[in-house]
Amino acid sequence: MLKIEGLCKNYGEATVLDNLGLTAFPQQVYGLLGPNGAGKTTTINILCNLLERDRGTIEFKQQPISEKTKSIIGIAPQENLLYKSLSCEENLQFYAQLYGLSRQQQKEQVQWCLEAVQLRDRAKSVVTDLSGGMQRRLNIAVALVHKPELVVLDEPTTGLDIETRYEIWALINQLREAGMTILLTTHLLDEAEKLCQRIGILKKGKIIAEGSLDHLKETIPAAEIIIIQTSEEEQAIERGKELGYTPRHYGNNLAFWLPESKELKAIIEEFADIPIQSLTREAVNLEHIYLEMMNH
Ligand SMILES: Nc1ncnc2c1ncn2[C@@H]1O[C@H](COP(=O)(O)OP(=O)(O)OP(=O)(O)O)[C@@H](O)[C@H]1O
Repeated sequence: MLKIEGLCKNYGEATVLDNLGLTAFPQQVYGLLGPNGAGKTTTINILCNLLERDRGTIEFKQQPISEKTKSIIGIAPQENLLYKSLSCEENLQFYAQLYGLSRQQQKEQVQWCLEAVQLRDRAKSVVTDLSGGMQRRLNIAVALVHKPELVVLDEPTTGLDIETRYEIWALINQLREAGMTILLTTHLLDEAEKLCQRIGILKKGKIIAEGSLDHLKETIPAAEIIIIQTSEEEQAIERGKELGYTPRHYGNNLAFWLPESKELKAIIEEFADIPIQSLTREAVNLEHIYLEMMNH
């Protein structure tokens, strides 16, 4: 288990981490979500001993994280840490040496990593000859070369096409099934929803909500959400309120939280005298929860 408590970091007058606490469990993917500048990378850098904290404790398997324990953590940062003129194998070999693995372990681990990220057939290809997705997979392989128990992935799929994202998701699930604890940051809420067993929402350096998706869903008291397109928005909001529905705006869309599910026909009748162009219904999802946490 990874446990962070009371983590604080200031840059001069600016508070970047403000008593941050989180708990991630083995064989689970923990998704750290938050807007730009919320403190995700700062948290990761402190966790990986790349940055000093001002206060707070970090424990993994009940041992304090320090320079000495860094071999149990593997990190794949946002920017690939690859040597472009070296091959996949040579990159992995370099990092395996850096971690002080024996010659035999280096050989075994390099092959295991190439297999894990499905780059065995590209072992001899130099990085510049790989696609963006392959480079990202190799970057994750670098984080795995010393067999870490905790893997930290900073925005592992940013900028990748959907099929390559699926490949990375499959790889992350494989690592989880192999028993690793995975902490990842992402701006993609559907990614977090599909991949993470536990989610922490970070706002201004604090975790303001944490738990499984089902647990986070309880923060929105709605059985379902309807999205209405209308030329008479004010009238629709008035009507919704009279009916006990909570109005919200999601982008340009007017939405209502319904305390109980209803037949579509019944909802249409409730708004019958208001010009409605379209009415759709959605289940509560992470996007609704995230927006609620950020804006209210
Ligand atoms: N070396 C530094 N000196 C001063 N301020 C810094 C420094 N590094 C980061 N910050 C500030 O700390 C805050 C948190 O930054 P951080 O990179 O951790 O955010 P983030 O959540 O990872 O954002 P993003 O999603 O954009 O990657 C930001 O306001 C940033 O400007």
